[in-house]
Amino acid sequence: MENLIQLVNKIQRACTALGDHGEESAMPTLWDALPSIAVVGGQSSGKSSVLESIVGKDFLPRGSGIVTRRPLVLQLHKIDEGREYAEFMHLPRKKFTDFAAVRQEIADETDRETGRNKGISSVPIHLSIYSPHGEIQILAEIFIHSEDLMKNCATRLSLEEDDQEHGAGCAGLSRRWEAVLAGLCHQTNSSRTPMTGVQWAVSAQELISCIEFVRLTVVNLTLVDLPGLTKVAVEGQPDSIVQDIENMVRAFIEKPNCIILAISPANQDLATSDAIKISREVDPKAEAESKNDVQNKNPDGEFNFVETKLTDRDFMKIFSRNIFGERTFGVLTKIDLMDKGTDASEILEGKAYKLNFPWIGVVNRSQADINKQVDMIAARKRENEYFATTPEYRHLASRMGSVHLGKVLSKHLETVIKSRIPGLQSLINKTIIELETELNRIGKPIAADTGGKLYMIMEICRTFDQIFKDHLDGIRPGGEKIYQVFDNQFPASLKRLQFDKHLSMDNVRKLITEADGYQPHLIAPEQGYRRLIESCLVLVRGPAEAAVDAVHGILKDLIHKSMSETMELKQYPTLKVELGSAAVDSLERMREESKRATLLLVDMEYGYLTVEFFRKLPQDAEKGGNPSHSLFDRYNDAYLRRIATTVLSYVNMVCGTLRNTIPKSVVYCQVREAKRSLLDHFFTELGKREGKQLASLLNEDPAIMQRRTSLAKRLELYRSAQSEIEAVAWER
Ligand SMILES: Nc1nc2c(ncn2[C@@H]2O[C@H](COP(=O)(O)OP(=O)(O)OP(=O)(O)O)[C@@H](O)[C@H]2O)c(=O)[nH]1
Repeated sequence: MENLIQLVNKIQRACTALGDHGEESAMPTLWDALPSIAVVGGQSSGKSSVLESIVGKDFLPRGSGIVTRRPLVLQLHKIDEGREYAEFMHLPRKKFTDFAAVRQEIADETDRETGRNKGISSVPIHLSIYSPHGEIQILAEIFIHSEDLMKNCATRLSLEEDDQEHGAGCAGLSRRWEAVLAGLCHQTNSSRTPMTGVQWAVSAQELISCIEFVRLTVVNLTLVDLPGLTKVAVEGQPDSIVQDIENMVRAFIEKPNCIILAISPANQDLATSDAIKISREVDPKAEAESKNDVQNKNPDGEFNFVETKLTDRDFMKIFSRNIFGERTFGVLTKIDLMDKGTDASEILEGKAYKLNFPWIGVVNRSQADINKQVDMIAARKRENEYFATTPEYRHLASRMGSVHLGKVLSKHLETVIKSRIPGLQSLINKTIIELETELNRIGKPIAADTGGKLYMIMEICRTFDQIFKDHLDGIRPGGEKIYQVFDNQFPASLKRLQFDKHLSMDNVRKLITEADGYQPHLIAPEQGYRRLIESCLVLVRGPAEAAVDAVHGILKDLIHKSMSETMELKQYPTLKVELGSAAVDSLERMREESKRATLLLVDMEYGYLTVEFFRKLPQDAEKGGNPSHSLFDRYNDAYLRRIATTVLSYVNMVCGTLRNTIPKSVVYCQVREAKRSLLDHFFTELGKREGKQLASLLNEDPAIMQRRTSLAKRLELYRSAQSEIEAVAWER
């Protein structure tokens, strides 16, 4: 179990270091899932004193009025070697070995955030105390402070020597104490000769309780000291401060994993205890056996007090009748300051103001003690004596005091942690998956050296290039649009050319006449035919160019698509822009080349005609034509229509060929080339760049860089928590 508590503390510490406190994170945090102990109560009720007693250290600012004005999250950590020191999260790397300086820094840091006018802030101060061999050091102090205790041993021993049973018990305790002492002398190189046997027996009981205390002080709890609840603002404070403090305290203690230490001073009426009232509101349920008493009951049986803010009167009515608090521990301070003739025995015995867990009374150091610098060990001793010797509390002594409080808290913490393990494990597993997914989404970190950077850029480019090819090859959608250009768009635009209209009688006549020049043709209008064919085929240039442009447009779209699908590019906006424009430049070059080649195909068609076609044409004579027609007759409509029909049929034949060859040219010059060498030019340019220029390509958004680092750290924390919790849970 010790392992488990240590583990929880370790994780909490790591959470602190990572700033994983929950408030700003979108994800559920480990911090929220881990138990911590918050100290709540009215102003000057003794919260900080109780916390110091549990911790066994004297380091908190103290005094009258509002002293704690920011939450203090305190984590204790045992280290293997070195000197005891404290560290604040806001001052990393600064080690405080003087605890008076720690106290001063808490006060200063509070002022820094809130100003000196007694304002408050909900921004916590995180303090870690690192303590090597804490047990040994404190044992050494106990050893010195116990001199007078030892002196009483003989007297007390002689009284109890006759008691056989007690004697045996004392002998057992004595052996334990001796073992501890032997270890202590060894560890502290003390020359003191350990006392032996029965000499220690009687004092051992009390010393063992000190050891328990020591043991508790090294149980590394996470403790939160909160500003004291108040009813009125003092001079210089805004009126809202009363509500602000309450809201802040509530935000901490309403978390189901928070164990509440509700501090009430015994020298004030418990009916007005702020601590009990607020704890009651956030932790209304009682343990199973008393739940029925609590649920849906109210003083008059009319409302559900779980959801309603109570008046003081109602609250006390309920409080006096019902037990509450699954996670609230009532602590009564200042018992030593109660008016003469009054005592807290009724409450401490559980007869009045009963809580689910019994009240624990403590006697902390008074202001005068603090001023006199009475140390914690002496204070502890005096507290023990107080309960052991005050007639009203003597019978309760074993259940009172800071040592007992620490013990109860530790035990409760154990139970809470045990019950939380399955929930913790599933939270950790779920968060690991979320973190991994998020990290994958934002991509790898940038390499430090030039080679690494170049490699990284090339890798990203290759990924992009592959995605682009996938689109063309049908692995991803989009490439099929190119075929639609060849199959629909291009043929349709050829059709729209309407050669028949171009070959109207007038136009044919005009072109033939022009081609004949001053000397009309004798047998066949050879030049006229050529002119007519050329005038038709020139029109094909338009659709051919349009096909080239259409495919260019599709390829450009695919580049944009591929860029947005290349996750790695999201990380590097500069690279994305440069890569995109390099790819588009390449496409542009390919378009020019494709246009040249495609138009060449068209031009070649009218540059040299297919002779075969004309040779195969039936001659007029063979067809029964009349070769004796006059020259004038040769320009009549029938003659021209025949020429137009022949030209149309030739042009259609050529268009049929171009319908096949133009797509070949476009694919060859643009699609195939884009697949083959889209980024060749960019790569060549890249090779010439210096380290700085490459780095500028990878100038990642700083917010992403920071997010990756923090996600990676959190992932590391969760992974180590996962394996450690598994190991500890397995041991249970
Ligand atoms: N005699 C005596 N004095 C106590 C006891 N507990 C606390 N005090 C004194 O009461 C004063 C206030 O104690 P703190 O521990 O600072 O109280 P707090 O609730 O933390 O105060 P704020 O943070 O300002 O709300 C100090 O002077 C303590 O010495 C006690 O049990 N007995």
